[in-house]
Amino acid sequence: MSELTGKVQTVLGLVDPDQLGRTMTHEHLTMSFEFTCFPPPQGDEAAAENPFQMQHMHWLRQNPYSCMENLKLKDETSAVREELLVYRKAGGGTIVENTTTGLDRDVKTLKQLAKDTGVHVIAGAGFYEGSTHTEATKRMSVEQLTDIIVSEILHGADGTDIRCGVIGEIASGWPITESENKVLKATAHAQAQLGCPVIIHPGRNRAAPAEIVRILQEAGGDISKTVMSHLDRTIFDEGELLEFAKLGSYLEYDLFGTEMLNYTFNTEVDMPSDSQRVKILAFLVKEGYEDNIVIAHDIHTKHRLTKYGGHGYSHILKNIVPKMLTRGISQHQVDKILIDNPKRWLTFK
Ligand SMILES: CC(=O)NCCS(=O)(=O)O
Repeated sequence: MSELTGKVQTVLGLVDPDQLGRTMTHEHLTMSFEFTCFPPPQGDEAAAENPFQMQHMHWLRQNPYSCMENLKLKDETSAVREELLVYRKAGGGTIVENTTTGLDRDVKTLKQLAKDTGVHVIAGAGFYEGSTHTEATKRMSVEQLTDIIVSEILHGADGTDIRCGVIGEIASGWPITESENKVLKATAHAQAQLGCPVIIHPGRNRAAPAEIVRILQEAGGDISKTVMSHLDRTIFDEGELLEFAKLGSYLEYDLFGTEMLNYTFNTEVDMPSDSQRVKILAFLVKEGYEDNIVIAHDIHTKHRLTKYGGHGYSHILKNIVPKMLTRGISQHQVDKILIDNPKRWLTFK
């Protein structure tokens, strides 16, 4: 038993789990994704230079990672503040902010946003994908990495006293690098010490989620308190999805609002539409996994903010929930997905 047991840790302190309400389990409110910038398709250089004019918005939705300006969500704090007020009005209570070391985490801004808007914000501890690990991080032992993660939860992140309430998103590519493997083991060790929630960003390969579960489990992690993110771009075959679901993690569909033909990170992938995502949720519910599903938008670029004609943080509450209700998912099951499952996951053991 610790002071964390039975509580959820937000950037403003510990709260009773019943206070969370509807929760998006995978969002970003401030971050930088500049290191992922891809060159624009040949001949499209001009569109990438004038991204936020109306005539370029369709191009931007199709090529979000080919415009440097679009990758600086950290410059949009005022717009994000407005969006959070709308989210609250739409019935939203909590946002899990998944920005970890490597994505320019800014816990002071998270705290201010939580104060200004009344939305509970939960910050993420740990490290993003290996390509963002510094040389110093790569040299660290599993024990040193564990100490950092534990300290971000018990004492505060990035030299502040603002504490994280979840480990993740812990990201790896494919294949998993040595440094990413150490971070995953450290995640499991920290989780075993603290009884805390973990959230994982798997590499863009259908074998990645199960391989990560194996690494975490062998290192003593608690899979029943772990969310596997981004399943919408990772596992497509229903049989494979059910095999993965049996491993017992939370199953996260978190790219709601993202519709694009060419997914730059893996051009083999056909990114599903929102209707297809709802269909997969209904399938998982029918198969008995209503206690394991969590959902979100994973907003991480500017063009998805309503300021720029995007869907914003309230899209699920305003548009996806009504669609779920017409596709065989009951209000009780929606409440499990948006309230009960996140609450159970986020509560410290
Ligand atoms: C912030 C982040 O990791 N975004 C990438 C999401 S995706 O599912 O790998 O496209």
